[in-house]
Amino acid sequence: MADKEFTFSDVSEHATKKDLFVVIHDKVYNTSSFVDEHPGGEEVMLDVGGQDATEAFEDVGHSDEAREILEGLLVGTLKRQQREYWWIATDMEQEGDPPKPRAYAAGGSTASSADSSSSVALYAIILIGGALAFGAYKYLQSQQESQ
Ligand code: HEM
Repeated sequence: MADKEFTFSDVSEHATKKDLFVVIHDKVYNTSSFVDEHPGGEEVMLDVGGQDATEAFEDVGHSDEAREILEGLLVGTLKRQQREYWWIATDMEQEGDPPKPRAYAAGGSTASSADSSSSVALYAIILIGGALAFGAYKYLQSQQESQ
């Protein structure tokens, strides 16, 4: 069952104490059985229920033991939507997708790096188009002069 794929909107449907999913590093965990035993209290777990808890989890500096418990709660992986452009493939935010913190968004194509690459591509197109138009204008001018 741990290879099941969930979208963010699937995960957000599990946000109650008895049915509590969280996303940590793009993996989906069912924490319902653990929420009562959590040494940090149930409140903090409920706060991140149905959401991406990566930052909250990492900020605390949880032990290896905590990470082992986490692995036992794994139910699947997060499925992010990808949209392909002809010049770039980029991760798209999904409905109900909280903004991805930079710390763990790095390494792939983050929204901001995708944005800057696509604007570079746009500038290149404008420049090449301008150069071609200028070349054509100059060519026509020289044709007229030689007549
Ligand atoms: C399913 C996810 C989580 C698991 C398995 C987990 C597990 C644990 C464990 C085993 C501890 C004891 C200390 C340690 O071993 O590091 C702990 C402590 C703690 N956890 Fe979590 N935790 C989870 C999520 C969270 C989240 C989302 C928060 C949000 C802020 C959080 C906040 C804390 C805090 C503040 C402590 C310290 C409690 C203290 O020392 O008094 N935990 N957690």
